Amino acid sequence: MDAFAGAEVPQPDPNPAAEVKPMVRYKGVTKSFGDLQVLKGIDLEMQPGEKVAVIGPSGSGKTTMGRMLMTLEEPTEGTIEVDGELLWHMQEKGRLVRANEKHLHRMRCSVGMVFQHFNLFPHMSVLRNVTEAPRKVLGLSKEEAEERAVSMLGKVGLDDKLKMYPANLSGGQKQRVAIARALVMRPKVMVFDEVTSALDPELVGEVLEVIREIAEEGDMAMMLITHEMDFAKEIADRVIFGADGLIVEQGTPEEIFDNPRSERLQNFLQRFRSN
Ligand SMILES: Nc1ncnc2c1ncn2[C@@H]1O[C@H](COP(=O)(O)OP(=O)(O)OP(=O)(O)O)[C@@H](O)[C@H]1O
Repeated sequence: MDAFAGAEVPQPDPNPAAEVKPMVRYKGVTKSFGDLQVLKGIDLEMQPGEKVAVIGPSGSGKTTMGRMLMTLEEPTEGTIEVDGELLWHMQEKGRLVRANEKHLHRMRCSVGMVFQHFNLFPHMSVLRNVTEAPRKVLGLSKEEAEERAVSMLGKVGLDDKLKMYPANLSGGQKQRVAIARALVMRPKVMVFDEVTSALDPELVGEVLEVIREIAEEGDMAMMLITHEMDFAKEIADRVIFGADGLIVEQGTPEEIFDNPRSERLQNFLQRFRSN
């Protein structure tokens, strides 16, 4: 049963102008898979344009957080908002109820996600991989979709590979197609989930460079789930350290990497540096 059916609708802020509206807001979010409680009450806000890196031990629920934002996993409790709109819930007759498919579908378009494994369509050319969603989901014409796609593929340095198929691309090139495919939908928020983990070391740099350029453009909120600590330090405005289903510590990259306060984070960074 939906834990939210019948819950009170949160009251609007009496003075909304006083508050900058966050682009993303997790409120009291928990997630269980059977008996395993992976997230135990996450409260997190991301401001418009903010770059947030999420670090933490394997199995601490980082991917699950991103997948919930992408509407791929449903929170067990709590709410998530994107740009002021509830993601997994909607209001019906003054009550919060689980969102219907139409609402989820609309909200899904505001979030883009790039995964560790590229998940490209193997039977489609690079161009078709990138035009498919704008055509099918946004209903753009072939010409409009191709115009957007070619521009995005140019941005990730692949405008000379439009007619190629994924099997003939390197891992770094495949991942750049996956990034273009997410960006072409013009999401409000992007989630990058361990996007370099499956790459040969010599291909990591080209993908990080593309993400760096997107980050420098500034206007899109980005969640970077990563084990690339140097990259997190360079790109992120804020770093979140999660462990055992909770946000244990958060702060600027300098605070987190140079002056970790909690013993959990100190141990995590020490283990990381000695590997
Ligand atoms: N669909 C699922 N069904 C059951 N258990 C799941 C499911 N998805 C994730 N889990 C479990 O939830 C826990 C958290 O997984 P998650 O992938 O979110 O962690 P993570 O911090 O991203 O780990 P890593 O750094 O290794 O990618 C793990 O124990 C995982 O096995």
